Amino acid sequence: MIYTCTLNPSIDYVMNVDQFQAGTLNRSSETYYYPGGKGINVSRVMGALGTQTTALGYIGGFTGDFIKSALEENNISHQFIEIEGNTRVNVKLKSADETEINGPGPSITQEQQDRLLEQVEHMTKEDLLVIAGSVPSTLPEDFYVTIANLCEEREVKLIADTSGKALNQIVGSPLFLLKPNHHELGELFNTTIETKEQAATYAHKLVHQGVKHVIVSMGGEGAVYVGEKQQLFANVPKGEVKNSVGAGDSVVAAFTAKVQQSESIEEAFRYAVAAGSATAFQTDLCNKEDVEELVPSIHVSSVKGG
Ligand SMILES: Nc1ncnc2c1ncn2[C@@H]1O[C@H](COP(=O)(O)OP(=O)(O)OP(=O)(O)O)[C@@H](O)[C@H]1O
Ligand SMILES: O=P(O)(O)OC[C@@]1(O)O[C@H](CO)[C@@H](O)[C@@H]1O
Repeated sequence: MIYTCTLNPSIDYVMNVDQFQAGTLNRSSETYYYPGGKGINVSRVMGALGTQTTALGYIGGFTGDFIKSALEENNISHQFIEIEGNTRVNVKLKSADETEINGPGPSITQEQQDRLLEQVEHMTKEDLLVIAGSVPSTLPEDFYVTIANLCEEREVKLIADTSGKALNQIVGSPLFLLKPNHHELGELFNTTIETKEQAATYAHKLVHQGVKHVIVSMGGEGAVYVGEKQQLFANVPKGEVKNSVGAGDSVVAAFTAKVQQSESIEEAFRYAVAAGSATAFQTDLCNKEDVEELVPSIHVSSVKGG
């Protein structure tokens, strides 16, 4: 089974505002509500691509009920742990720029922490776990490391998509896939990454530290894949970016789905980049037809570095 774990899910409240101005009343022309949080996005995209997952994490209140029913409507199974507070609402403001305001999320008790770790303890080497998103402040800062240690003991394949301290801490654990964007990769090594060769060089260091597959997304500039045997670069297709929220999660979901279906790394990488762009080009996450339409416009070549 493929599990995704979202410690701090959200309803993503997308507001389109023409010419947003801070400090005054703005009126939104269009609004949308989506079930969000990085792991949940991975589950939704995998579902759209025909791969079943079970979503794990903490959920609560009327906002949590919205997320559960949205997943159920799409036949995505979940084993969330119910908590007292309301799952957060994250505001995604679309104007000339994209502005995001993410809430802190509700508190999680010690007993709820233990229950999630027990779920991981029941996983086996046939399972794959995607841990994605921020760690809420009421959980220990190194909660992902605790999960990673349990996965290592049980030989569960682990994928991480996080940033900041949580990303720093998880590096060093054996990971199946890590997908930093080039800013996050730069922060990890205290440097700035501007070119695909630099991205490949630093991704290579992660492979040396025990990550099997590294994808560095560089927004509209393309993406780099580095593994034990290959270093690849993919362009991204041209198009109007409508909502890039979840684009990175779509890359993780599509690559994982394709590798699980024993596609070649090159094809899985091409498909992953197509999924990222298909999401960026629409208000919600991508669907299968949109992804497949973009695949032929993505060219994969080898890249130096490392
Ligand atoms: N301007 C763009 N044109 C085409 N595709 C894009 C563009 N920006 C992003 N994408 C697609 O989205 C993927 C992920 O983008 P990005 O590098 O911004 O990751 P990210 O920062 O993790 O994303 P996010 O946090 O917004 O989900 C890219 O690999 C690409 O496929
Ligand atoms: O606050 P976090 O956990 O870092 O990120 C949460 C979030 O911004 O990430 C997803 C997009 O990747 C959104 O669905 C969600 O609102």
